[in-house]
Amino acid sequence: IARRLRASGRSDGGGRVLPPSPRGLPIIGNIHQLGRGHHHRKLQALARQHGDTLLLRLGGVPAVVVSSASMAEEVLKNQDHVFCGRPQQRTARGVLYDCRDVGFSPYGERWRQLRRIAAVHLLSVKRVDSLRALRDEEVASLVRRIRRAAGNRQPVNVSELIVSLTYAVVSRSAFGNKLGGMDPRDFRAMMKEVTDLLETIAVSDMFPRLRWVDWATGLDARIERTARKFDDVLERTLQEHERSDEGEACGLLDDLLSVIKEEGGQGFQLDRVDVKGLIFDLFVGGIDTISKAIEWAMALLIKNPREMARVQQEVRRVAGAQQGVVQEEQLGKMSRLQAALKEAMRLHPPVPLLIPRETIQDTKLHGYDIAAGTRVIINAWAIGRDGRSWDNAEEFLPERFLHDAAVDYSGKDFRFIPFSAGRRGCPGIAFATPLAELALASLVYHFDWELPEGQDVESFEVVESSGLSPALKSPLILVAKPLEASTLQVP
Ligand code: HEM
Repeated sequence: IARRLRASGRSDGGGRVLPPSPRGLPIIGNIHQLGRGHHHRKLQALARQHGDTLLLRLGGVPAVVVSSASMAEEVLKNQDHVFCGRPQQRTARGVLYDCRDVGFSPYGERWRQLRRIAAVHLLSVKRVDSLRALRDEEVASLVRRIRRAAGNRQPVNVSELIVSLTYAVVSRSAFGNKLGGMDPRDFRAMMKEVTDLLETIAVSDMFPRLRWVDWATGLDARIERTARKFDDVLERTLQEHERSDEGEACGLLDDLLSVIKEEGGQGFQLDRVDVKGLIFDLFVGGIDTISKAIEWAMALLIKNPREMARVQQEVRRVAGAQQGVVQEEQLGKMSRLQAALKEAMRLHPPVPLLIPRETIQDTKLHGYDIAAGTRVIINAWAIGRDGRSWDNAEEFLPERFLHDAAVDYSGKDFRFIPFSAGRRGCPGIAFATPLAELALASLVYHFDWELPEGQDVESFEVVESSGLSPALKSPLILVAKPLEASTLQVP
């Protein structure tokens, strides 16, 4: 084994065996091999050349890239206790209160307590169930908006409507209807600014000694501006909720405010900054991810009319014509719909490289030495398309999840990890999946869908935008043909 490792990997001169690396350039290392976007594709190509565990040098920072289900299992399960740190990236520190939220917090007792509070007060099944009426209302409003636009057979921007839906559900879940006096459109624009910023890799993340470059390029000023704006709004909203009577409590924020009062005796005092960080995670974690999952699923169904017909038939049969709406408790009987959503997330995980981790101590991975403080990138996108795990891996075949219904979102099967796994795996699954399934089911229940005039299925391209978490390259513009519930053909 040692001979094989020495042949494939490299020694660092100190007797340690390092994973194979593509040849880098002086100073910048492998940065130029990643380019500006589609890192998941470029890392997949590098893994095919150099192996499922490879070492990159991003400026002065070592990064291990993992690209197979078995290596993901090693990192996210067998050695989860070692691979559970988060790199403290410049933009996250700047806008997320020095990483005092759950998602970007370093591993440790504070993170554990915050995560417990998020699990109990924000994201538990009981909590998510209590938001059911809100989801129903917002999905009904989506359907009404499409009906209105479709009245004169005008194309509708489905992508835009889906983002509006997830935004409305997340913000009403968090704040009820009290948003610090801010116009919801301005709030959404501000959130977009924040998420764009979080996708920006600062020069100092790769060259820690070059902090001044972030200042010189204006990044520091941009971070400060955005952080101040966001904090002003959250602070105003917080004060508005604090002034409300208890009887008026109506959102997750009110729940967290009551935790501030209650938890003091249990050794962890939640404060205002923690509450803002938790609310922040709900917005950053919830809006873009759920929207992308619905949008990709819808686009892939349009591209595959036979699959669309099967899903539509199932949804219309299960929901029936009587109620005229899809009900959440019927989703469990819509296995084709659920399979289509999973298949969309296999091909297009909303966070293709998950959120970077960092090793908190020295370890060995597949026989290679990995030092503490190494950044860890898990290519969930490449793992979901790995021909060693999936037949016809590049094709949209929801049926595969019907045959293998045990493969779910929980991260037990490492071939399919859109929500990641392990102690830092996504705690928002129970929040995300009922909304994504209900929205998709309602879109295909109430409407037949066509491409706008001049486009056909062959020329319709399901292509990724650039960026670290790509959406569809062009928004999904479709013509909706409303079906009245009374005329639904229920076979
Ligand atoms: C389709 C929807 C979603 C997808 C695909 C998704 C995916 C992910 C992924 C890949 C991670 C990184 C996990 C890791 O490092 O191992 C993550 C973390 C996280 N997600 Fe989600 N997520 C979704 C929805 C949500 C929602 C709705 C929320 C909150 C309401 C949320 C809150 C979080 C938080 C707080 C973390 C950080 C966990 C930690 O570091 O302990 N996510 N998510």
